[in-house]
Amino acid sequence: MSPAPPEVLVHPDADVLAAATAARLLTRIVDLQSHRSPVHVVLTGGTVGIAALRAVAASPVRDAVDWSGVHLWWGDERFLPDGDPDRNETQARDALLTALGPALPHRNVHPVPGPGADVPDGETAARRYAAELRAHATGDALAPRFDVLLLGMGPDGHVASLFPGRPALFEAHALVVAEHDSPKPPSERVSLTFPLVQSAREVWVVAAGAEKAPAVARALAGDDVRATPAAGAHGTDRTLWLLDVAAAAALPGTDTAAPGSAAAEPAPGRRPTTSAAEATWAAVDAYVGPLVDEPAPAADVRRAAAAAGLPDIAVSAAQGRLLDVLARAVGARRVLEIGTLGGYSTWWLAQAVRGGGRVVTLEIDETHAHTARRSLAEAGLADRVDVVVGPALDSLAALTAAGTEPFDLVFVDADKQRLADYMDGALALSRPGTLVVVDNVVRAGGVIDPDHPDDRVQGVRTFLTRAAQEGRVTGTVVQTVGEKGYDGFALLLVH
Ligand SMILES: O=C1O[C@H](COP(=O)(O)O)[C@@H](O)[C@H](O)[C@H]1O
Repeated sequence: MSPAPPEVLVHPDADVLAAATAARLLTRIVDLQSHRSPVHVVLTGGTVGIAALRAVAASPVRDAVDWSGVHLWWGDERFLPDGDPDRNETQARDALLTALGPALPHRNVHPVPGPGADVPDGETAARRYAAELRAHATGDALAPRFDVLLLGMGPDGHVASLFPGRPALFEAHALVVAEHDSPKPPSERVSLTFPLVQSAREVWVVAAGAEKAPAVARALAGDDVRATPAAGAHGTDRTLWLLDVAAAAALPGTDTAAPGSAAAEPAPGRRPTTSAAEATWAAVDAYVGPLVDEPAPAADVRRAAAAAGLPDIAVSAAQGRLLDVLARAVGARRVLEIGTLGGYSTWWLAQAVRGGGRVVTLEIDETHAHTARRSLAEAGLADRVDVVVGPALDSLAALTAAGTEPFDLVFVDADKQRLADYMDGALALSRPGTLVVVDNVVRAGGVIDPDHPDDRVQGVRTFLTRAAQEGRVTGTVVQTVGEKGYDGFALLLVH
């Protein structure tokens, strides 16, 4: 069965994430029960997993579920005696199962056996659990087809009790295994294996907190499962990553680069975030593709940036075409770009400048600058572009001090924290009629939140406030959606 590509949904905080996961789970079960029964759900331990069960218990929608038609399983268990407070089962009972009472028949609950006289070790528990799974499978199957399999994820990227570097990761036959050396206590555990996890219709990975952010990013970047087991978490029909903002913070499109670098630019909501709406936006981008018609040299620049390992955070082809149209509309001969990255937007601007025109592009990262120079040279545009390496504010000051001729168009696509200062720098190098275009100023709507924890959002807010007060410009913000997510451009015309 082929894996379903990951979809990422980000919620404001861990509480909302737990509530939303509960709502989603209840809705899924109710939907499924409208056309078949039983429904098989695999529960997870862990912070968000248990909080979500508490939220299920608190939801009035729980009474819309026919719990007699729901079977509950566990993705992993700490191999501890029945009733031990550290067992995932005990925590699930406290959070939800007890509250459901007789509505959920005892026979529908399938805990992993704990140690006892007849279960001396994890291997025995694993064998017993495998037998229980088989007993509820249909036909020749070895286990039920799980409708929803929930997984928490540890900061090390473990899911269920599949830990980095451990042999259980490579189990190709057994559906359930024992783990004797878990790096997270207790060391004795029992876990479903990847072949079974990956046979589930829907796999939902739930994670909250900044300590999970690096592992989330690695998993979604397709890291080796030996290093980040969560990279192997996927279902056949759907793979959902349900995150809070902190856990999503290191996803592509988030800010890790130094000031003045285009690599600092993210757009929250960019791939691999694909809600249904975003999938439509991307499809529309593809549909209008023939109109945009990304020229072959532009595609070469884009590919060269990817091959050099640069982050996929340049403008889209449709946005590149917008820069092209704007540059031609204002008859730009001289263009200033703040944030070169691999030279993709630079290509669109450079091919648009009128005869004898120039693009001066500022980039803090020498490696990015090198890639951009090489690509632009291969595109035959080297003679029109100056790639200036250094912190953008220093470069802007140097250009101003040198009495540089004003620019006709300025495109700002660098670290958002300094946008207001970049605007000031751009205005010092402008003339009446100069158009200043600033990318990524909506940030998936985050810009409306005065208390947003992301300093890039705060940088955009400071910039927009200052732009509104700046007497030298008239401007607006154009909200955009598309393959790059939900964001927007500020357009400022210098008086
Ligand atoms: O030990 C476990 O940890 C993970 C993640 O837990 P969290 O508290 O960091 O969210 C959990 O998914 C797993 O079921 C559990 O046994």
